[in-house]
Amino acid sequence: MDLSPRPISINNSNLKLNQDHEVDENLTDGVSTKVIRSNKRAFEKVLDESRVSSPKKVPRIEIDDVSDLKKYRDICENIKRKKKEHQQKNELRHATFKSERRFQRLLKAKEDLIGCLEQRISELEDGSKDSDVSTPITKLLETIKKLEAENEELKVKMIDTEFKLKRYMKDCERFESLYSNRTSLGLTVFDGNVVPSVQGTTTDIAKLKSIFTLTETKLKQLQKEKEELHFKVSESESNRMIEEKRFIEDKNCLKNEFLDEQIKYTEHLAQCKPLIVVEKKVVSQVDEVTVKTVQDTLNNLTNDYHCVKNLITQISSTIKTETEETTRKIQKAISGVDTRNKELVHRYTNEVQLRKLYHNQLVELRGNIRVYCRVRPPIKEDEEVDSVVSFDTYDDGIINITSKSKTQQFHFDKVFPMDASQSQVFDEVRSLVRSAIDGFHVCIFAYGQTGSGKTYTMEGTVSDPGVNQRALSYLFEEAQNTVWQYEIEASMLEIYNETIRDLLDADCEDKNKLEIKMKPEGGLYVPGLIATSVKSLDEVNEIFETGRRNRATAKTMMNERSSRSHCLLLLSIVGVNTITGNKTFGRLNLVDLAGSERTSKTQVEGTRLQEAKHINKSLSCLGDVINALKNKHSHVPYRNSKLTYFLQESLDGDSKTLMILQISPVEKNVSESIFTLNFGQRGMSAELGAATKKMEDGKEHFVYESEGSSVHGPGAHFREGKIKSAIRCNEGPQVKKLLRWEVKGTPSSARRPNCETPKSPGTSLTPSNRTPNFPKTVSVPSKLSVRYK
Ligand SMILES: Nc1ncnc2c1ncn2[C@@H]1O[C@H](COP(=O)(O)OP(=O)(O)OP(=O)(O)O)[C@@H](O)[C@H]1O
Repeated sequence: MDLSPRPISINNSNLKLNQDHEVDENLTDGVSTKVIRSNKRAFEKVLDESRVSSPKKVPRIEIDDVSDLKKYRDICENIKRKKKEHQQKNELRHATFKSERRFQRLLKAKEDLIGCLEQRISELEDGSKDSDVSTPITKLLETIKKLEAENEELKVKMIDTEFKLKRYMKDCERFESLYSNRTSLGLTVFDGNVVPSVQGTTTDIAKLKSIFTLTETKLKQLQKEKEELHFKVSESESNRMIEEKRFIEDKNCLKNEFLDEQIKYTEHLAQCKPLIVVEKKVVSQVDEVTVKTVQDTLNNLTNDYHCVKNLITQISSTIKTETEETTRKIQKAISGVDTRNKELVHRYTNEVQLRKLYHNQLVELRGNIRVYCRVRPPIKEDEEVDSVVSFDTYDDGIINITSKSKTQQFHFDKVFPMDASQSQVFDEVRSLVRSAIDGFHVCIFAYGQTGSGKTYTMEGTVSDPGVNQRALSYLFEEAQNTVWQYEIEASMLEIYNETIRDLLDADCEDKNKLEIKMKPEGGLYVPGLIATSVKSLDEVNEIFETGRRNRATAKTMMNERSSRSHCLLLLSIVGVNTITGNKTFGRLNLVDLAGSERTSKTQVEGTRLQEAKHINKSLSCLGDVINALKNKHSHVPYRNSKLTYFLQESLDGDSKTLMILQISPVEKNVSESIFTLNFGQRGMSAELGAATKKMEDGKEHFVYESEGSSVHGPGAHFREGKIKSAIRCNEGPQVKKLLRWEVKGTPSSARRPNCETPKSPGTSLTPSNRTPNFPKTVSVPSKLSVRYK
């Protein structure tokens, strides 16, 4: 059984080493008592175990505190040292042995070499003494010398080694004796300390050694880092020193420069000072003079300023007075001119009115066609807004139209500017409607280019009706008269592509069968045309609605809803005087002609082109009729178209005829507008003869010629059978109205030699003139209507 104590484990973490890789004694105080106690316990356990096996050999060792541990550690150190020394002794022994062997080898080599040399020398001495061999011999001798020197060195070394060897041998012997003592006890007492056996401590030593090695390595690293840091610190320190040195140098340099500059400045100042004193003196002297001069100038200027200011005040007051005076004079002059102007305008207006009255009288006497002109405002189809027409401020019968920088002036009975309202237009038409009530034949037709506003003027819109509806409203208003009772019948037809269509007839198939016929006793009529008796405005509106629905219209380039036919609203007004029994037979024909159009401009084709051709042809026939009337031709070509044939009665002199010219205000339609205006101008100069009033009293048949529509009134302007002539004054002393009468039965048309028909006496399409074979009224199921048969 092995009685040697077992190794004692010591917690490595509690062992502290100083920089010299030795156990720091001071630090052992840091070892915890717990570790000491555990170490002690382990040590005691080993000793107890040894005692159990051989109780007499094992001495008792007490480790009670840190000092015991220190002792133990010292013992370990000693053992470690001795072991190292033992190892060194062995190494030395080994090295000595190796040196000895080498020495032996060298000795042998030397002896061999010497033998070889001696052999060679003898050979040389025996053989030829050739000079060639002297060099190798010399070399050999040198080598020998070297070898001898080496030999000497080796001898010295050998002696040294032998000496060392002897010393080591002695040490070895001593160690061996010590070692043998230790092994016999199981512990070694070394230098008075008890040391556990070498075998037990070897492991500890190895561990300690590895710790030392690690620590050493770490320390080396730390040392290295420290050195590096030292180096860096020293480097930066040296840099800093260099910089500081440089800075101090710069600072000194600048300081020197500054001092130099200061010296220079002081010197310069010293030089300038007397000069400045002199300058100051001069300036103070000059200043005094200048200030005085400036002061004087300023005073002068102030005086001048005051003078000028006074002058200006005087001048401005003078100017003000003068201006006031002049303004007063100008105002006086202007007011004088204004008064004169007003007077002139007044006179001129009176003259214009007078001229108009005379013109009206003349128109009445001559039976001229009255011509109004209305300019519609620009519409979206015009694609432009600039107007080429202008008006006269004081004369409402003048219109100017400019084409290609040339302005033409036209005179008409009345010109309506673009902003004229429907009611303003009707105000000028009212007198003619009145004439129709009084028993005259009246025809109003609108003429003009397509899209120029004919339908707008005649029909108008629902919210703003035109001449047609306003005329009928007016008729109904007048029909309220207590003395006269009126019966009104209405027919509506259109001339479409030279065919007559009844617009009040719902049966479309019959439309083409209508024809204009001449009565044997004279006068025209349309057999089969529905005549509806109207008693209220609602019935009239119904008629208009039916007519509008049945009328042919279409969209063209010029008009969103272009009339493709001539539309005629025929009204017969029979008035009966409830006191005298006298009867009047008036007629009112309201015609909305289709518009003339340039097919190249409207770009119509197919049906629209056919319509346009018929429209243009019939309008051209109307132009021919107007020309013939104007030029008093013996033949007037009424029968060339249905339109002129139908309008014959209105144009042959027994009617009051009003032509409303419609024009567009824009440049692109200027040629058509001028054409329309020229047409109207020709129409104005056509003399038709005075219109006659159609009335009967049962005994005598009087026909009166009107003297200006404005003076009409029921029963106010005829004297039954007795009046030959009379002059009445109306609208001022200058205006004298002429009354004329004709004997019973004298046909108005008989006065006109240039009429185509009628040949026999009689009047036109009026109920009063109906002969026994003339159509009678028949009841129409839906309405109170008549159909001429
Ligand atoms: N005085 C006016 N004020 C406002 N709009 C107007 C006036 N006159 C005409 N117009 C407008 O101009 C357009 C063309 O007018 P309208 O249909 O009456 O022309 P027209 O001469 O009857 O044309 P067409 O011969 O092709 O039937 C319509 O849209 C109508 O409302």
